[in-house]
Amino acid sequence: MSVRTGFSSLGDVNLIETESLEKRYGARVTALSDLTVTIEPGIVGLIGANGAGKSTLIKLALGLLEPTGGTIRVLGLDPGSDGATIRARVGYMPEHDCLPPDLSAAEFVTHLGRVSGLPRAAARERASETLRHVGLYEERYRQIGGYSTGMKQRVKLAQALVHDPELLLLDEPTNGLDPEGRRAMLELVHRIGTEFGISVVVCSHLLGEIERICTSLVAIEGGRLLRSASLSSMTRHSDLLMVEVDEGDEQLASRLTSVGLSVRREQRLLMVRLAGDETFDAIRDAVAECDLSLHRLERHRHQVADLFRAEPTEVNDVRTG
Ligand SMILES: Nc1ncnc2c1ncn2[C@@H]1O[C@H](COP(=O)(O)OP(=O)(O)OP(=O)(O)O)[C@@H](O)[C@H]1O
Repeated sequence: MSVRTGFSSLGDVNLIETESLEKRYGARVTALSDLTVTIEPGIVGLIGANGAGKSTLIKLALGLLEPTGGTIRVLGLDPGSDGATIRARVGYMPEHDCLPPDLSAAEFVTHLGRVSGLPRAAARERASETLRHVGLYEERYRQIGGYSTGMKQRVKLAQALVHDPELLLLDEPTNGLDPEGRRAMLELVHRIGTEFGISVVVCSHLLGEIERICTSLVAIEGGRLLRSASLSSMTRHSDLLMVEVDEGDEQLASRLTSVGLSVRREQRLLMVRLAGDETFDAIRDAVAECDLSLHRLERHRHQVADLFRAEPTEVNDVRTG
């Protein structure tokens, strides 16, 4: 596997770009609707509940399905006319099992290397190499039928990697795994992205699980784009200050409200809208005037999960009780 630095091998080319993309199945099911999104190189989490349209988007990207409206480009190419080129440059790990139980992992991955156009010896060599990367080197001559779910997921990942792709499309790679298996699989995906500089689009319905390994997230809901942003922009400071006092938080909230600040209570915390540096002074003054002891006064950071809620929580309502 060639080692690349960062995610630079693609230059300025976007991984996936869609414009008003639509996919209907028959007259009744609209899996994707008016989806416009640009996915840049990196480790990208494609988040959405079951049925949100993630697998459909991946299959459109691979040219396995055709859009019923709009456009999609993958690595700058059109899957409709350049599907074969895209599939040569992209590795795909499908959601469901598709593994022949009677073959060994080495035979299976070598075979797919051959299908991708590698000569026999090179395919064998690359199969061993990728199986080593996914942690199956010792077990590679055993029949896949006897593998655990976690091992089968790793074979699926190895076959996606065998032709040294620039982009990996992983559809729910943690499916069927226990918590430890999920953690190990995500760590492996992260390592492939960072050590080999391969861009990854990884589908999941579990935001909490995937956000740790991603550089950006794209959320879809009911076939429409909910949100798309880099992790760093999502976790930046919000315009709220978190204030915690030992006791007397009600008294403090009233005081802050009376001097014109917007205050909301969240359990033991007062969330105060930051209007400028003077907000810090106003809080310190109010704490001193109420003769309270201040435990915490700091900028609130967005939690990724908060930003994926359809409606961000507004703090205009002043509730002190
Ligand atoms: N071949 C098909 N024929 C008809 N409807 C389909 C077909 N494939 C998917 N759908 C429907 O399209 C919608 C989106 O499905 P899709 O598989 O893309 O979602 P997903 O986000 O990948 O969910 P999951 O993780 O459950 O696969 C769902 O309502 C699904 O039932």
